[in-house]
Amino acid sequence: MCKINLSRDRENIDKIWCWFVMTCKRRTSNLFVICLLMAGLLTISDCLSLDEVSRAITLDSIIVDELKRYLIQASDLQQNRTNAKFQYINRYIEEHHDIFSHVQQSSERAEKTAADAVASLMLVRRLAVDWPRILRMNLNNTDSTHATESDSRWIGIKSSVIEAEKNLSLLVEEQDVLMHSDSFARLIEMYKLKLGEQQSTSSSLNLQVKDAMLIGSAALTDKYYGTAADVFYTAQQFAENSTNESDHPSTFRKRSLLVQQLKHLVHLATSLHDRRLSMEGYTQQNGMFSSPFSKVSLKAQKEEEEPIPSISAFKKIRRLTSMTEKEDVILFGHICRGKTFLSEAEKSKLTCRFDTRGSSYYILMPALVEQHSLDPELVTFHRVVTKRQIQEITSLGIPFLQQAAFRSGNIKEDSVGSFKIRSSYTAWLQEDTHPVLKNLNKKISALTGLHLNDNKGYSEALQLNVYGAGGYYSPHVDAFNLGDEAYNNTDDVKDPGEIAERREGDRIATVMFYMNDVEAGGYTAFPRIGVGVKPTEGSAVFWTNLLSDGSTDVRTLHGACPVLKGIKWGMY
Ligand SMILES: O=C(O)CCC(=O)C(=O)O
Ligand SMILES: [Fe+2]
Repeated sequence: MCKINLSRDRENIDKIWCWFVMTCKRRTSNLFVICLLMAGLLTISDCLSLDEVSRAITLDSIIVDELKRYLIQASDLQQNRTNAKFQYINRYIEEHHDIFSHVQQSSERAEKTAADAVASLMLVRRLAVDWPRILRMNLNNTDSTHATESDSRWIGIKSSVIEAEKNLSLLVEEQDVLMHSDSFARLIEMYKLKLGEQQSTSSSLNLQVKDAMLIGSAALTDKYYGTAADVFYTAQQFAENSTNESDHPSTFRKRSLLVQQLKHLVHLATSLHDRRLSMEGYTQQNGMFSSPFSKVSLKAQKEEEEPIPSISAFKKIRRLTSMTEKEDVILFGHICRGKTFLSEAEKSKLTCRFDTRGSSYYILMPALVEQHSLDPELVTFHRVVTKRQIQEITSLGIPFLQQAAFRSGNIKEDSVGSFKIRSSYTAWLQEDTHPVLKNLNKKISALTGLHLNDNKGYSEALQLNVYGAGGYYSPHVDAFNLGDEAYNNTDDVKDPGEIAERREGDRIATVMFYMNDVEAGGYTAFPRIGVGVKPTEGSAVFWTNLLSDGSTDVRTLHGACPVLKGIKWGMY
């Protein structure tokens, strides 16, 4: 066997737990954020692409430079240095350095930020919440003697930033914050991240209480009530610890108010949790703890080991012709967290060996083929794309990356609907646009025995797919169901192009290349087969979506586990 060491990855996840630890800091009261979280029912749309992250960092750096310039110019307003507004500006500047100072190369900043869920959330929160708040401040109201002169300086700073925003054609909005908070809540939920239990390492970024408020409210919106209670409670503890009576009275008042608000939120989340538990019973799904908080404390419940279905229970589930969505989701979660559901007998039949795949192409250099499942067949071809090919393909695709769409029959979701199902960026690459793509298709044909040609419609064009931290794809099948009314009933459609488009994405088989190693998370998980495939640079995973009678093989249900740390580059 080519050993895929799941336990090693488990360790990786543990390390990331430490990394995620929240040491929420002082200076956190933010009424605006609270309003925002109360509006948490707002629908969520787009997330930032790599290119947008890069422009957002540029904008943030410009804002920081302008603010520094302002503080120097306004140094005559010395007494204002202790003013809460000036402190807020100083904190904005400091936080920029906290986030970016460990990345030396500015060219690497966008990737490093997109690969880090904390940094991405902070970046969008800064641009969509903190900066507009600074803009609304009347910085001179404590110093009327300098008001006019300093006003004009401040207006100059504002207009430089607005100009920069225009040049960068970038608008980071509250919706982006909600989207990133939502991804973060899913990460906590999926990987059972234990917030606030360990001290953060010196290299980690510390989430602030205001970030925790955003994440907690996203968890509430997604009905991850246990997670929401946990996040709010952790934030409450940090806020309490950073409130003391020696503070300036107004600061003390604000912090005490914040603690009260967090207590209300904890109460709200725990009540919703207990109510749902009494109505639906314990399902292991969606941020639920097994006992009501009114009886067993959050701390005690977090210390309990999560029950994992036994392999025999899993096999029983699998034998049923259709697993319920709930079972799929529960198993998907377990597999994302590194569990497999194969018995020793099943494992012993799986091989990892060099194979020509019956093709002359591979006679001299057979492919290394690892089996994950025999029926349905699920295999990984190792080392099938070289570093150079990967570089060529990614640089071809990057300029065309767009938010991924989601299609099912005649339902084509817009970006708002798609986001909850799939959050990644894709670019289509036609094989005749570059020899590297043609070669890759030849390789796929040799490995799979399938005929590929996107010009003749034998196959789809290749699709480059990029997930940042938090990016995922919920469980789905890659073939449409032949009995699906929405798919078959095309009477209402006049345009033959629309019929073809409706059927786009209906795949006989799937070959998916992993273009890099992902730091943590990002497995492709198959809840009905009981295994997850770990992305490894240069390998490709392959399975067939149809049974011999042409119907969809629902056992191939699969999804992309959220990326916990890093960026996942894939292609299919
Ligand atoms: O990225 C992955 O691991 C899965 C992607 C996938 O299933 C798809 O795009 O259809
Ligand atoms: Fe898929």
